[in-house]
Amino acid sequence: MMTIAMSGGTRMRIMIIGAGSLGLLFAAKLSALCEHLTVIARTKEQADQLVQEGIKLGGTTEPHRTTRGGFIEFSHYQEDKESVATATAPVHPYDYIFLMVKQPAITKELVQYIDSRRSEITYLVSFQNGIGHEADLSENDRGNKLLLAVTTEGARRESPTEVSHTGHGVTYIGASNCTDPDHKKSTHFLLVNLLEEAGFRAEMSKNMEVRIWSKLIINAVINPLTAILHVKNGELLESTWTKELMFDLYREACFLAEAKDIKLPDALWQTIITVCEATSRNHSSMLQDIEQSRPTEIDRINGSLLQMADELNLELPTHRTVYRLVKALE
Ligand SMILES: NC(=O)C1=CN([C@@H]2O[C@H](COP(=O)(O)OP(=O)(O)OC[C@H]3O[C@@H](n4cnc5c(N)ncnc54)[C@H](OP(=O)(O)O)[C@@H]3O)[C@@H](O)[C@H]2O)C=CC1
Ligand SMILES: CC(C)(CO)C(=O)C(=O)O
Repeated sequence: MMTIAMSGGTRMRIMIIGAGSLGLLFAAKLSALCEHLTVIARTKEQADQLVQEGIKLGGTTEPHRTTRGGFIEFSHYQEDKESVATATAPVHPYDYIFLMVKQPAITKELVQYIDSRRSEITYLVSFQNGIGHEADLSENDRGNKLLLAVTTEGARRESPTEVSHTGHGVTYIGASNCTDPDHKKSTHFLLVNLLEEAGFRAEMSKNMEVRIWSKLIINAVINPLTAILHVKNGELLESTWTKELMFDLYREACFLAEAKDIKLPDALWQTIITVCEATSRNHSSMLQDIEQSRPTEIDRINGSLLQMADELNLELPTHRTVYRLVKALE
């Protein structure tokens, strides 16, 4: 039987793991609309600061600071194997857990932690760019409760408590496994409504493979070039040299997709240009990582494409070059 993933009335209980760019943006926008919203930062210091100051949201969105119009709680991740092992499922279960950390942060310990915070009604929604993480997350996924989200929103964390909304996009959500019967019955329309009420464009998608591949290619084209050249997304369009590099990356990725029988949308190249325009002031997440000396997601973006190409004995020379350059920068 289909269970409507709601714990009370039309208000939802949501946990956001990761108080970075995307986590703070979604938390700031959802805080007044949820019955309960828990934000998990990596450190106690950041969680304490968020308790004191709330989240300050700026950028292309009407500026505001979170209030307790809804109920927002800040906590932090504890990599304490004992407490994870003994943790009991929350008395008031979460309807959704949004996983908003970078790919390299999805460790075995974090997966265990997530598991200890879920109940049988809780859906895990994974927002990562790239591919590969869904395999780690679905290992413990009892009952097809893993959803994948693909978003073209742009966000940048300015300080532990401040975030800028740097570009409006669309968020597609769909089951990682299309045998999920709930998904077919559109269980998640309330989630989509909630996101829309919060000011995001959101849609359920029955074809996440194409969405994921499309976003993978968008990121494989935009992210390494912005990181290598230290430019904002929009600046890539200002030079024919960068546009040619973008097109080479795009063409090679399409060649691989075709070899794998993935039917990409005809307008994907135009979409890449549109994303650059819509997020023109954005520092891509890979550029932000390089600027802050953090590991990037290159392994799960261009690295994944190269791995698949190797398996098929295909060459993706431009991807190989940008992969090496980003690794060198890391
Ligand atoms: N930013 C953007 O515009 C977009 C991002 N994405 C994707 O969304 C995902 C998140 O990106 P983004 O928000 O930019 O990344 P950020 O690096 O800004 O944020 C990730 C956050 O996760 C935190 N974190 C790491 N490990 C843990 C943990 N164990 N428990 C709790 N929190 C943890 C980090 O903490 P700390 O800072 O303390 O290390 C950081 O605050 C990525 O996969 C990215 O590709 C997709 C579309 C757009
Ligand atoms: C869409 C884009 C390129 C927005 O910056 C992004 O997903 C990212 O930065 O990782």
